[in-house]
Amino acid sequence: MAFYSRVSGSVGVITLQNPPVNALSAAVRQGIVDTMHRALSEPEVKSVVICGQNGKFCGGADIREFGANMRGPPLVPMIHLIEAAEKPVVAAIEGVALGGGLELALGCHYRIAHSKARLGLPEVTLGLLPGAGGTQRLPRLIGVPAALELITTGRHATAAEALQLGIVDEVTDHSAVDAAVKFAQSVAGKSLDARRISTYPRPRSPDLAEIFEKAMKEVRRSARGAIAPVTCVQAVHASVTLPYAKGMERERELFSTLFTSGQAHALQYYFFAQRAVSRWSTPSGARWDTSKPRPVHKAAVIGLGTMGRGISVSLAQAGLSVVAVETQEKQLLEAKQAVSGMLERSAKRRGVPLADDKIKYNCSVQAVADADLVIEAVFEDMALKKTIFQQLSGICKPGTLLCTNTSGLDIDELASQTQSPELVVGMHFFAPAHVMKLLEVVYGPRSSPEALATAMEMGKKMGKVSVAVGNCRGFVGNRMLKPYLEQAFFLLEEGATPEQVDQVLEEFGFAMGVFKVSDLSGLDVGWKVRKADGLVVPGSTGKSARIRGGSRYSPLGDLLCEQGRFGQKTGRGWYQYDKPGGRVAKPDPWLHGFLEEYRARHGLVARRIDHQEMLERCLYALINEGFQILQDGIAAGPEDIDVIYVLGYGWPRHRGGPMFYAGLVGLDKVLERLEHYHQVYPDVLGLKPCSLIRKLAASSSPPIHRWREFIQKPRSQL
Ligand SMILES: CCCCCCCC/C=C\C=C\CC(=O)SCCNC(=O)CCNC(=O)[C@H](O)C(C)(C)COP(=O)(O)OP(=O)(O)OC[C@H]1O[C@@H](n2cnc3c(N)ncnc32)[C@H](O)[C@@H]1OP(=O)(O)O
Repeated sequence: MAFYSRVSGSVGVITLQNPPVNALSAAVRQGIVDTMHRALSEPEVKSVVICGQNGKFCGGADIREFGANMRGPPLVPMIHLIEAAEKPVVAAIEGVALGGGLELALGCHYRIAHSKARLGLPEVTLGLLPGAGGTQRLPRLIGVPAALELITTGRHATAAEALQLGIVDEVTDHSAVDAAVKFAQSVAGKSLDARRISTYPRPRSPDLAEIFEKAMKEVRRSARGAIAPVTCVQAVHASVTLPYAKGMERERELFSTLFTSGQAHALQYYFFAQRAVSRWSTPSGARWDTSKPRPVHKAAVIGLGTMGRGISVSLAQAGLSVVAVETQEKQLLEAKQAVSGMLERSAKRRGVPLADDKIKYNCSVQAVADADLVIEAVFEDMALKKTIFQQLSGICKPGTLLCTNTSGLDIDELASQTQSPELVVGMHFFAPAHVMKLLEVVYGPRSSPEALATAMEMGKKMGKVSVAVGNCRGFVGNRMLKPYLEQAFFLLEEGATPEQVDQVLEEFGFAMGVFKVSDLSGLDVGWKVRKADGLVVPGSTGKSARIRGGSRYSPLGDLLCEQGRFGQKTGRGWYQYDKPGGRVAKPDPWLHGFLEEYRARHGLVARRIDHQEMLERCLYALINEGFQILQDGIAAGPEDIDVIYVLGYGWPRHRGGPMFYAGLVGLDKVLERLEHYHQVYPDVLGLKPCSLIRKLAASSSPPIHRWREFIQKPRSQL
């Protein structure tokens, strides 16, 4: 709703009330219309201020209403009512003015912002465009290039930038509402002719055609198949080619197309999923709202390789004192230099103070004795990690949380090395750890709810999106990667090239295809794990070379590693690079010859594999594992898996995540294709549909928010 009051006798103040962000729900829109009419009809009122309750102007349209039948007064006529008013209307922007919230402010005659406010049109991130005049008013106000940039990226501008761009008229360090009331009094009775943005002339400039061409090229390049950024450019284009009213018609037409699109549904689902994962729960009933995190002031990192360095940077930037340990003096010095550089670059980029003095470097593990939380980040070697956990258990003060950055080893095995297994959890960061937003927080069967809550809270402090997952090989992300990678290898065996598979995945929207990613992260990483698991059998021939544990196995990755082809770092992998460390992947004729020779050796006849088969086999195998993970209780819900895949594995956000995508394709269709492929490849376990997808498909494929009802409560984990 909206609350009306009169201040200083002559200023009508309309306060939006819809916690937590004063989104423009039907009741709020109705409230604005009613109170505007009241303010306009009261003769004593000479000017009007619109503000939001609790220091937040408005977070935009109420996204939760998008799925339902839209009721209440529409936004566009509501904003026109404000703009057409004969009394000056001033927006007092505190906190945020986003989306429909900024469009409402653009309909006001003046805008005063608090210095800490953020303004933007983030609709593109929800698969939409600013549909309440934003694409027509903003370019008229600040010009096409700046409007295009804000609208196509959806980024939030600071109040200072908004002032510089001309979006707001004044910025204050004090109460924006008080400043707006004062301002409203000062402009009462003045002509509003020059203040209605919709009456401004169309933006003109000789280089407009070039600007639009460049913008379109750029969004097509970076959108990875998302349609909203492209449509945003088209809508802004209407502001320069059409008069305002016609431009509004075009905006509405384009908005309607996006509004009903699968991409908009996916992005809006993802918006809520990313927030939902903080409300974690475990199969044994531990929950976010009943588990209290411990205070952490001092943290320690053990092992200063690539991951340890990134983790140290993240902790220091979160304001913690950090002890960074590397036992070899030379490596410690190298790490110190590298971390200082990372902190400096990051401080410059983010405009925050340098956090270099937060980190103390040490060669001895004893230095972590008084830390509240220790993160072990050494090589992925169980024996080494076990030794470290034994040491830590003896060194650390009672109550210290012991965390491991393992990407898939057994948390419980590590916990069993300590005197307090309840204090052991996994904190699986993604490289580069100071940049990537995702953190998998892994609870073992003995981790306490308090330990889990503390690690989740730490992730939040570091600016990460933390997702709580259960303990199993590979946790959620890497466990699902296995059947996906496996299919990619099998496709090569059957006739595809790495370029063809990657192209299909990149056209789907992945930032990089599976083979390019593999070259980037290093083929030796998986090789080491497979060797430790006893899967690598050098020199094996005949049928047994491609079978492990009764299931189909491809030794292709092992064979490349045996040739010293570890990917980018060695200049050769699934692709070739200019030099070791090179970044530009080029098809490698050697690899093609190697594949031909491999197929001939194993009696495999290459066939032409179409795009659909490549995509379905890779994605559906991954999705099937996702359902198995839900069934096993390793992830609490599909949202957890989707957030992990979007933030950690380059899954295109506009496709919602693998589980959402499965729902969009249709669970019966995914099931039917899995059954088909499993019939063709009965020796591939990853293609055997798991019972949860069968159950859901048999229950008329309920919507994703109801899937949890179909998951049987697995054994207790905490
Ligand atoms: C064919 C049909 C034609 C119909 C014509 C209609 C014409 C429509 C015209 C215009 C349409 C305009 C579109 C929009 O305005 S879309 C909304 C644009 N706004 C946003 O994208 C802002 C989204 N919110 C945020 O970025 C953040 O929440 C922020 C406001 C910055 C606050 O951040 P923070 O303090 O970190 O808090 P949270 O993000 O955790 O949010 C707190 C809870 O509030 C919920 N929330 C936030 N924004 C909205 C919203 N706009 N609508 C509904 N709910 C919102 C959020 O989900 C959190 O709740 P929960 O944890 O339960 O999920």
